[in-house]
Amino acid sequence: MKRYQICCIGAGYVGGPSMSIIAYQCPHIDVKVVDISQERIDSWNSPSGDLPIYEPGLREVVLSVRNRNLFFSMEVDEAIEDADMIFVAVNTPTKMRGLGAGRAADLTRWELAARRIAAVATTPKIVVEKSTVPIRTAEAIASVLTASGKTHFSIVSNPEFLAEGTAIQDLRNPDRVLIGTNTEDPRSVEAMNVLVDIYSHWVPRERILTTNVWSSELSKLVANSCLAQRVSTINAVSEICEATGADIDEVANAVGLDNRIGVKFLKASVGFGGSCFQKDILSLVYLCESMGLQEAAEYFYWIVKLNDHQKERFVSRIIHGLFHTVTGKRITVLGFAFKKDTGDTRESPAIEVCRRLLYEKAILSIYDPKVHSSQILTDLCHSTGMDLLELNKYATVYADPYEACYQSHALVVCTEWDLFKELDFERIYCEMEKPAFAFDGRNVLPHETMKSLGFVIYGIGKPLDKRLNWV
Ligand SMILES: NC(=O)c1ccc[n+]([C@@H]2O[C@H](COP(=O)([O-])OP(=O)(O)OC[C@H]3O[C@@H](n4cnc5c(N)ncnc54)[C@H](O)[C@@H]3O)[C@@H](O)[C@H]2O)c1
Ligand SMILES: O=c1ccn([C@@H]2O[C@H](COP(=O)(O)OP(=O)(O)O[C@H]3O[C@H](CO)[C@@H](O)[C@H](O)[C@H]3O)[C@@H](O)[C@H]2O)c(=O)[nH]1
Repeated sequence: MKRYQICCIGAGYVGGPSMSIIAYQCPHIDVKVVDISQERIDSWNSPSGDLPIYEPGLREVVLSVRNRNLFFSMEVDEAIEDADMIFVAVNTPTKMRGLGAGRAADLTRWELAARRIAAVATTPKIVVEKSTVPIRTAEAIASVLTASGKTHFSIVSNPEFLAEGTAIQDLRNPDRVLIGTNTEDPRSVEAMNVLVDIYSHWVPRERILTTNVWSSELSKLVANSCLAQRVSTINAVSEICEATGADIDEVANAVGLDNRIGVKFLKASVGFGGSCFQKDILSLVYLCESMGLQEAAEYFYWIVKLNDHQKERFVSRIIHGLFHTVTGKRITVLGFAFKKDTGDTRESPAIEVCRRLLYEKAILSIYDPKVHSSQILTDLCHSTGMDLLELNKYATVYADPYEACYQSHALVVCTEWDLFKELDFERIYCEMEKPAFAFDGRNVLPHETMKSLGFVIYGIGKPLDKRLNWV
């Protein structure tokens, strides 16, 4: 009997891990993940298991199923033709030019993938919308797919809720799986049930939600906006704390212990990053604006504005704290990823912090345990407009945190890596310029111990050390 065939277009942070888990949980299904990037596919197939993304637990899962029922390939057409079900997990970044620039999602890659499916498919397919897309994309895609009239396509929306750093855990034990389709069309409902059956192999049935397709598409944007809104709220409160002497962690705990509010996602920071939050909020803002819902658009837009303000505020604290100038001073940036346990730097607050410090002519020493130095330098070239030769005069990436801290004027924490808590701060203090400053954008350093060693410390939303207050 022919085995059920799944293809996924897009072997990125979503396509790779989510398909690995389907292959792992469903040995009776063959899963082929395809991409147009040779580099990515080679890396997924790397014999040493040096995968293109770092995600705890991912390597073990991939190595256990790769070439058993999980395959990575560049043969997009062949995979489409063989598949019964096609997931589309291509990137949908914010549009950078033209109509809707800076707000709307750029659906170019989605449409190209759909046109490829339409051109190649000769047998009926279930097409699963895995990428995050604006509401009514499924409808637009359906018209691209069905235009040729060659075969039948059933479109199902199945947004992904995994968070980077915990992707494997999230995929194996999701809070919910959301599947939306045109509930008035029996063939779409049939397709939805096929997908429900697949997830039922490891997800309890009550956690698999089925809705109409618009609810599904909109829920994804709203979920990210709600999460980001909590971060912007607590970050706005952190500014109040610094002005009043309240302590942000005490406030977050007292507020979060109310069951209705909850303690999660109330950690004040230098600002949220990642490829999703800002893009998805802006997509929602664009949607609201397009429908003339100005107040709703402004409400959501403020989440992003507050986030920009938080990054700006953090950099200002550093500059003011260091006696109003960082020119020529060596500053150590600890962490470059947008959060711990990932090597992803997309929209990382570290990029903006570094850009601003470089603009002020600081000399940066950067350390991150998982981000490749080439990625850091590429990000900084893009954000500053400097070429590599110029950038190398002002920024160095170190593989060792102690070397990065050597003779530094200030430590600046941008990512909450656990290992930063365990550093030998006595050694670091001895080897730094004095006064030795630490600006903790994640409140992860051992502040009390460091103060006793002589550090002048700034923590987000923490009572302000008078020695930092030069304004
Ligand atoms: N990263 C996350 O944590 C996350 C979580 C949930 C949802 N999402 C959403 O999932 C989607 C994918 O995100 P990602 O982070 O995996 O992106 P990504 O950039 O890591 O991966 C996308 C991949 O698609 C490939 N691709 C683009 N166009 C293609 C085409 N026409 N044919 C074949 N391959 C093509 C790219 O080469 C790339 O490897 C986005 O819509 C995102 O918003 C992301
Ligand atoms: O209390 C908090 C929680 C998060 N963050 C920051 O917020 C950003 C996003 O964090 P997180 O949501 O954990 O990671 P993502 O991988 O961006 O995941 C989000 O975006 C994904 C893509 O859409 C969704 O699938 C996930 O459900 C959603 O959590 C990071 O910079 C975090 O450091 C904080 O500053 N404080």
